[in-house]
Amino acid sequence: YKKKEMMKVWEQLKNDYTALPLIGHAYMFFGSQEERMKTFQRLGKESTERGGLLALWQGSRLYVMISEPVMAEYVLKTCLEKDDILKCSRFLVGNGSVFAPVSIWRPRRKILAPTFSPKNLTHFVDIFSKQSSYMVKYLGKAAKTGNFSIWKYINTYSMDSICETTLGVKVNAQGNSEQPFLRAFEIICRLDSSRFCQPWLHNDTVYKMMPQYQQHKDSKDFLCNFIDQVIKSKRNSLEEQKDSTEADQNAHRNGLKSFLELLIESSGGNKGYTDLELQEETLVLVLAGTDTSAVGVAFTSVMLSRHQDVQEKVYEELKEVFGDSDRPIVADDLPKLKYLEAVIKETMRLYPPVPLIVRKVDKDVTLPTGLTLVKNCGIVINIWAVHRNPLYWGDDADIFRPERFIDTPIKHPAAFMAFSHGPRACIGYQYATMSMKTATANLLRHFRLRPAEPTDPTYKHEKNKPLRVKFDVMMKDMDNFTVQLEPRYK
Ligand code: HEM
Repeated sequence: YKKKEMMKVWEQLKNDYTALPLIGHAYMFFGSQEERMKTFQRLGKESTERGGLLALWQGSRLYVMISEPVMAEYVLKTCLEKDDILKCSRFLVGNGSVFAPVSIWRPRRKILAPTFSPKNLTHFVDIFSKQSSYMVKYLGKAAKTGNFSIWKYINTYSMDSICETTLGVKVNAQGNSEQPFLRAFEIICRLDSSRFCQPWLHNDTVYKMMPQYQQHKDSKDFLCNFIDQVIKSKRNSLEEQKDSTEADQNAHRNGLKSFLELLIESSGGNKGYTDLELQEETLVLVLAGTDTSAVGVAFTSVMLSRHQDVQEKVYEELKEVFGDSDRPIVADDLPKLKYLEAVIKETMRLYPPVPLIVRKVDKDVTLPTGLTLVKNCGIVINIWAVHRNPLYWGDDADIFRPERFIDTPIKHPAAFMAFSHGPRACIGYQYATMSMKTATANLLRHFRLRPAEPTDPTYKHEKNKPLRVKFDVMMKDMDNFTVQLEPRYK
């Protein structure tokens, strides 16, 4: 890296934090997951106070943290390369879109984009609806039992929906917590999350010498073999159906196609993606889509349990759309649930499932402020801080108020960026919104969420008290999304 050039940037942004020899400021991120998140929150706030930029050294590389939407938008449109710090994730997903270098990502994004068409997504709502009704059934057992963590129920709903829409396979994670696909996925998420936060494990050669490597490899092999078998069987059945007309096929399956089938088609059929490319792309969807959406619904549940008035307003909206009927949710219902959507957005504003985005400057870039970030600088977009920037969200930026998404136009298109911004933003944002709305609507039609009873008798409930959160690649609740449930008798 051109340290001399980076030093010039540092001179313009420098702060009082001591940079240690060799590691720079990396020591600030040591410690527990909760401490790490607190550090990101504190630095984000400081960056906002300094006009939106803060610089820190990680070894010999300079990272610039951004918490201001105008600059964040500019950077997310011009710097598309993912940072080297994320390279270790390629160990699992190879060249799958999410972490791939730009030269590989660009053509893959073109192939992936049409699979997320409104028509395809509309078909998926039936799957979200059915899977969330299983979630409601399993949650029935937790109702009236006092404090419990809602995470497992929501996360397995999310996994079942993602697997069915991506691979066309019912893994039934909700019915079986020992389901091998779920277990392998959980092991990988846990190991990757701890690897990500320990820079000395980023090097593949070093990681391969560590005891946890074998467990990671076994789980990765399991997931890849599972997906590989699904791909092979899908290719065979497509071959068998070759002679039937498209109309026949659509009539048989009601037009529903999994992402896997759609990717085979959009990449050019038999002459398109190889099995490895299909495996990488579908694995990316499972990884990028499961925990993110689950965290979104789980934080929404906790916020609704604390804000009974907001929950009642959502319930009123649900009654307007569904009346007293128990009918399944269909795609046409979702656009009518506007207040629910505002609640989910407001939750993700305060508790974005992905609190940070990391990119790399691949050629010198001059920010709207006139500051030039030189090639090889790292960039951290602090979504947490962007979402709480008072210049864009007002003095009540830290307060949960869903109405702000209804009664006031957003001040800048990148002021809300839970799904990122620019050409490399989340391709699954509409999918995620539909899935989260369906799951939350189904949950609230059947249950009233109540806040968890404090285990410490001296603790006082305050609805606006910030939740304790941790950085676990995604942001999660320290109390594991604990709530209480009461059935809503009709
Ligand atoms: C609440 C749910 C979700 C959140 C908060 C979320 C957030 C994000 C963010 C912040 C990024 C961009 C990172 C960057 O700019 O560097 C991203 C990328 C991505 N997301 Fe999501 N996501 C969610 C759900 C989903 C779902 C359900 C899917 C798929 C079904 C998905 C698929 C992807 C993919 C493929 C990318 C990579 C895009 C690219 O590099 O072209 N996401 N997501």
